[in-house]
Formats: sequence, C-alpha cells, structure tokens
Amino acid sequence: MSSVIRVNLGPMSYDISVAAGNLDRLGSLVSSLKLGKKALLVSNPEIFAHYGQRAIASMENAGFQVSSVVLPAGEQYKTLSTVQSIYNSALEHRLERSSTMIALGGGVIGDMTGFAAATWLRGINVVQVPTSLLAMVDASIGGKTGVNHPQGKNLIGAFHQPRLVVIDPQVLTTLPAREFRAGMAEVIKYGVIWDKQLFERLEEADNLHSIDDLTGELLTEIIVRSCQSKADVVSKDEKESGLRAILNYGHTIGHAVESLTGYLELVHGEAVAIGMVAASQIAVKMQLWGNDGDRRQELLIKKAGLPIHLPQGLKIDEIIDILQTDKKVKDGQVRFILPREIGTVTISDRVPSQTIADVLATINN
Ligand SMILES: NC(=O)c1ccc[n+]([C@@H]2O[C@H](COP(=O)([O-])OP(=O)(O)OC[C@H]3O[C@@H](n4cnc5c(N)ncnc54)[C@H](O)[C@@H]3O)[C@@H](O)[C@H]2O)c1
Ligand SMILES: O=C(O)C(=O)C[C@@H](O)[C@H](O)[C@H](O)COP(=O)(O)O
Ligand SMILES: [Zn+2]
Repeated sequence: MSSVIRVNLGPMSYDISVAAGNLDRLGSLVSSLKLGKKALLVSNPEIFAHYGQRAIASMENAGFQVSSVVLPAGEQYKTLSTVQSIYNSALEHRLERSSTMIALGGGVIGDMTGFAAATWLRGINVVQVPTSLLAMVDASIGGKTGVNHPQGKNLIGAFHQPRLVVIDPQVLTTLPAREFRAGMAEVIKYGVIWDKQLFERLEEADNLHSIDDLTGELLTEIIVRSCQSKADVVSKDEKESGLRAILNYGHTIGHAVESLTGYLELVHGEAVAIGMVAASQIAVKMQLWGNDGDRRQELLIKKAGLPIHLPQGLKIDEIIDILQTDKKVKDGQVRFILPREIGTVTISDRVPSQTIADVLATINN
C-alpha cells in the first residue's frame, strides 16, 4: 500500500510519501523536485550503518552528487555545536543555494538537519527521510527545526518546511522496541487531539508494545492517519499562531521533565506520555472532561508500554519553575492543551498553579 499526503502551504506545499521500499526510490522522488544536483546526507552512526549506503546509491543513480556527515546519536547532542559539524560539511562540499540536505534518521537528526538547512546560506532545501516511528508520524512534518539550549528544550530554532518527506515503514524493523513505543506516544496524541477513529483503532489492538504486535497494514494505517492529522493542523496554522499549539498536547510537562533529567533518563515520547497523563488529570480536575476519557487514555498509554509516572528524584517546584520557559507561555501565563473528549482539545492559560502541583504530586512515584 502506498499513500501520498499533501501538506498545503501555498507555494511551499509538499508531499509526504509513505510506501514500503521508498528508501530505494529516494533519488527518483527527490529528482522530481528539480533541485540542484548537490546533496548532503546527514545521519548518525547506527542509522548510517543500516541505511546510509542505500540512500546514497539511490540518490547517485538519480544523478545527484552526494556527500555525507555522520553525527553522534542522542538527544544530548541536539545542540548548536553539533549543528556546526553540518555547517562544516556544507562548506567543505561547497553546497549551493539550490542544494539539498537529506535528514536520514530520527527526530534528533531531522530537527538538526532542518535547522542547518534553514540557516545555511540563509536557507537551502531539506528532504526528510525519517527512520523512527516518532519522526515518521511527527518530527519530519511541519517545519519545526532546532536544537536544545542548556536551560530548555528546543529553545533555539526556526520554521523551515521540508521540500518532501519520504517514509519507508520497512526501516522500522531495526528500530529498538523502546523507540517504537516512544513513537506510539505521539500517535496516541493524535487520537486524543484530532482523530477519534485513530484512537478507537488503537483501542482495538491487543498490544502496542512493538512492531511485532501490529500487522503491516495496521502499522501503515497508523502512520498514514498520524501524518494526515499533522498535515491537517500544519496546513491550517503553519507557525503556531493558534490551532497548531494542540500538537503540543503532553509537551508542557513533557518538555520540563526531559530538560530536568538532562535528556538521559527518558526519551521524548516517554516524557510526552507522562505529560499527557498530567494534562488529562488537570482536565479532570477542571471538569473539562470526565474520568472515562482519562481512563481510556491511560489504558492506551499502558498498552503501549509507556510510563505514567514522573521519574524518581524530580522536585515538583523545579518542574513548575521550568514551565515558565515553555514556548507557549503568553504574558507570563503557562498554557496547557487539555482534552475535552476523545478527538477534541482546548487551549487554556487558566490552570491554577495548585492544580498543576496537585496533579504532579499524584503522578509522582
Ligand atoms: N520537529 C518536530 O515537529 C518534532 C516533533 C516531535 C519530536 N521532535 C523531536 O524529535 C526528537 C525525538 O525523535 P526520535 O524519537 O526519533 O529520537 P532519536 O532521533 O533520538 O531516535 C531514537 C533512536 O533510534 C535510533 N533509530 C532511529 N531510527 C532507527 C532505525 N530505523 N533503526 C535503528 N535505529 C534507529 C536512533 O539512532 C536513536 O538512537 C526529539 O528531539 C524531539 O524534540 C520534533
Ligand atoms: O509540530 C508541532 O507543532 C509540535 O508541537 C510537535 C511536537 O510533537 C514536537 O515535540 C515539537 O518539537 C514541540 O515543539 P515546541 O515548539 O514545543 O518545541
Ligand atoms: Zn513531540
């Protein structure tokens, strides 16, 4: 099964192509964009070892001159100094304004490559080739690019849309199970914020722990529905002036927890799962939604083997403090995305600090 989802942004519109075997079609897919002939492939050691040569061969067969740069793996390396290595490589290989950076990897590689492309020569092309479930359903789409600051997650960045997103679900066979589960957190997010039918499809599955729990058809359906949800939202509000903030469901607390644990204890999707549990309980306390929605979400999060409690050793005051660095803060008010019913959320800047503290205490280990 193959699908093409369109992100509609006027002249900056682009396709998300989802099909088994797409990695070997990368060159011909990029060729159809009529970009310059030089390309820089950015990856990390493990992903490059699995898929780098296939991606390069496909690009070269389509007539591109391809160079590559391999960055260290891990969220702790999503920094300006790692991006510097991409700039160095772009300089060494004389990338031009018509050239293309190819991000082959998870969200960390995607965010950094996107940011390098947004800033090199004041902006060159980027094609996203996501290899983790999380990057396929979320990070590769929508043009949020950037790196972490020591004081907070994704504080440095730019909006820079890809020219194309190329998804090959077959590469998920080598993705570690923990990373698969992390991707499921963002999938569940779409079910809660936008796509009730997706939520119900997930509820029907016996297990969501690993790729082996799903048929190939269900996996593709989950990827395509998630990409469609993100494309719908981004097409309506590219730069998060309103609606797009709903994609941040679970991220207010999630980012705080990631940042406070130095990006070493939890992966992004796990932190988002904890953040969704917190946001849901806040919504229950504020009588925005009932216990049933909260229970159904928690069941799904558990079914995906994701955490529902804060990691040990975090101080609630510190979490509340760091919420002030969240990008959604407006006039000093922390904004939360809160569920109302499965498939519908609301944005609120009226969550009392005591409610946040009470909920954090409840989910503290
Ligand atoms: N820009 C956005 O809109 C957006 C959206 C969501 C998340 N993000 C960002 O994405 C990052 C998280 O992305 P992630 O979960 O992909 O983490 P990641 O990029 O760290 O990848 C997770 C791990 O899986 C490995 N991996 C990836 N694909 C593989 C494959 N096919 N086979 C074997 N190993 C593979 C990677 O090497 C890495 O060790 C965070 O920095 C988060 O902030 C950005
Ligand atoms: O695309 C968006 O918009 C999102 O919020 C998607 C999130 O899953 C993602 O983690 C994003 O990077 C968070 O954005 P930020 O602006 O809070 O850093
Ligand atoms: Zn996220």
